[in-house]
Amino acid sequence: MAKLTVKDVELKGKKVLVRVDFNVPLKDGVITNDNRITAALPTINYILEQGGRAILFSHLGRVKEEADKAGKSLAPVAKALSEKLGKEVVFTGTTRGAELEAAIAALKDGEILLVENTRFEDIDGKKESKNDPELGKYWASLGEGIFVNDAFGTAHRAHASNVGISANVDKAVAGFLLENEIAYIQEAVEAPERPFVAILGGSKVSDKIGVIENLLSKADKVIIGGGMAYTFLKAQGYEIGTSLVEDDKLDLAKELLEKAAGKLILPLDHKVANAFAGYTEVKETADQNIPEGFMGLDVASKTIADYNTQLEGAKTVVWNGPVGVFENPDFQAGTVGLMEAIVKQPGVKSIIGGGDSAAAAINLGYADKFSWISTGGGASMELLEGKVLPGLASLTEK
Ligand SMILES: Nc1ncnc2c1ncn2[C@@H]1O[C@H](COP(=O)(O)OP(=O)(O)O)[C@@H](O)[C@H]1O
Ligand SMILES: O=C(OP(=O)(O)O)[C@H](O)COP(=O)(O)O
Repeated sequence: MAKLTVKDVELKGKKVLVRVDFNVPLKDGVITNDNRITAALPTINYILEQGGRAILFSHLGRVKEEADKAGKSLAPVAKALSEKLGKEVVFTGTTRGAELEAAIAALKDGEILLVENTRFEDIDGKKESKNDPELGKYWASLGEGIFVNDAFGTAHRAHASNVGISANVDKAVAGFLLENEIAYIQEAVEAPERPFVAILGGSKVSDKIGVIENLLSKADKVIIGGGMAYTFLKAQGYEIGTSLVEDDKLDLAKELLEKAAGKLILPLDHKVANAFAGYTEVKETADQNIPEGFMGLDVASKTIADYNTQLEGAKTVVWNGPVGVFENPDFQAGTVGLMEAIVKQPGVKSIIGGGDSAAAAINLGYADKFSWISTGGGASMELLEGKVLPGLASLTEK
């Protein structure tokens, strides 16, 4: 890569600022998949072995108001990281101020500190997510001119904790994870072996619906599943009950369906329930329609059979976003069926990315069956679209 990497800078005795993506899935305060922590270890260990004093930044979830902070502290992540590293991870539970600054000043060579969830700064004016200049400058001032960005999963964002810090240091360099992810995914999608199938599911509908237009021009087929599917089905006139939907994206969905000329593949049936949690009835639908009072939480048997047909002979597959609420065993058959349909294709290059998608692949026993499990979902998709990732663009040229 044409950017400086962590190998290009002198770290010994320096306070080194590091952006990682520790946006891990949590259930009742327990980390349900620690892939994003494990994936950052090579860079962290390298910095510590070189005698650097590592100051780590990460976001966790989305925080708009005070109440959203509940359950989004990085405290459990600090504990998990400490266990993996076999050393103390200093954690003050703050994103700025005297206590944090004193803890940083007390760090010795080879020691590590984790700053609290960077998005706690979003409560008062979205300072992190809008890349407030004061915040990037302040966080940069906590170090000594070196910033290591290893947060591939967040590289499609231009936030204070990546782009903002980069703008205020002497050298902003790539960590090993960022470097490896970009190299692998770029190589796979630059001139992909065909048929090339892109798959988009998950629940970040308004966030990710925009990538579909470019995916249609790159891939031979685009499979839409999970929470992403119902906006398209509603746009086609199907009944979607109480399923996840973005009504203000219906026109865009219609436009995309017209442009797609049959390349967009939607579910043929659904597994539905009468509530997201605490449901009393679960059933499969006979077709695309969802009965009143029910929500689609997975795809069902006709769709899974269709996935096997659609993927036959595929040579490159890039997938972000589970096609059902895989965290609940009642709604994981679609995601498992899709994984099976992909990995059985002879010679297929298969990439699955995203915090939850990677968790699905690993937790459901497919870790060794994909060619590449990426820590980034939106980031992988934007790379595939051919977009410049701000987190990468803001690093120092070699
Ligand atoms: N039909 C659905 N309705 C609601 N949520 C869904 C549905 N299908 C999948 N999901 C949810 O989408 C989430 C993952 O979405 P997203 O964050 O976009 O993926 P990733 O983290 O892999 O990028 C999962 O928590 C999953 O439960
Ligand atoms: O989980 C993430 O993205 P992903 O779900 O697309 O993989 C990243 O941590 C970015 O999080 P964001 O989409 O809240 O900015």
